[in-house]
Amino acid sequence: MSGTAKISAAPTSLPAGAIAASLRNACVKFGSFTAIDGISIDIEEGQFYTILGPSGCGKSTMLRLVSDLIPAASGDVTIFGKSTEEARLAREFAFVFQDATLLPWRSALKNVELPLEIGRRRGVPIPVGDKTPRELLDLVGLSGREDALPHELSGGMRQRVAIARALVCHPKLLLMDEPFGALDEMTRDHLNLQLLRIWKETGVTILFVTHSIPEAVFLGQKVLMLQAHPGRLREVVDIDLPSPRTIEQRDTPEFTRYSAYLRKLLETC
Ligand SMILES: Nc1ncnc2c1ncn2[C@@H]1O[C@H](COP(=O)(O)OP(=O)(O)OP(=O)(O)O)[C@@H](O)[C@H]1O
Repeated sequence: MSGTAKISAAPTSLPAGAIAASLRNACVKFGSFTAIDGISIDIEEGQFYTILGPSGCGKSTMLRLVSDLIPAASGDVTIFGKSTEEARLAREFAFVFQDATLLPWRSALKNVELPLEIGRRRGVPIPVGDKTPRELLDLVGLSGREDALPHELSGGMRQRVAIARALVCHPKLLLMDEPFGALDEMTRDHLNLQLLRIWKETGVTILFVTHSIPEAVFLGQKVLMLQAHPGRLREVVDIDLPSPRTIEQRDTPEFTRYSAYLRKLLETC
């Protein structure tokens, strides 16, 4: 498990176009404070990455950098070979936050349709995909609840609407910042399984921030461990567990070994 670090690894053996996001010595500063200090990594297309690290190490900042919400002070970030701004305008990626941020007066379906409406109003071309908003609600297990208002849905259901909304413009990269952090354990387990199914069905690349080591191991093909003060990429840990993942796998010795390894690593970050 150790020695799998791929920090700054050049994608020599990967076919062209197989890199979803590339960070090259990326730094983020807030005034004189350095939040991220020289992160270099290639995010491979179609993979599920989870991001772990101590509080304040820059996990959210990294996602905000990739999603063009904040600029790099130095270094380079590209998404599918485009600048983050070009990728945002081309709707190459979508963001899911810890809070579902649904419009309370719009039904589940109308919330999912919102990015399409905004795009149409602004004359922005929407990437064409094979799933309609209704089919996306079905994909996240909410068919029959299209007309429900957000307050009529549970927290987990609201997050599923947010995921469907994020997928409506058919992004190739999904950025998720602790999307299930506020949910109870059972709901989180259920949504973890659903998210893995959605990931497989859509082929979307996922970057997923979590505080939970079991969640990071369960979801991730690779875990990015960040360290704090300043925020740096400490190690990339490949998670080589059988697919499809099942809740029962959490009781296996391999799963426990990965969790223990990450816990030890986290203690030194
Ligand atoms: N807008 C901002 N202005 C100033 N400092 C900021 C800003 N946003 C983040 N920071 C600082 O940057 C550092 C990284 O913050 P970030 O939110 O990325 O950490 P995190 O790893 O996601 O934390 P947590 O696990 O607690 O959510 C922190 O020290 C934080 O205080």
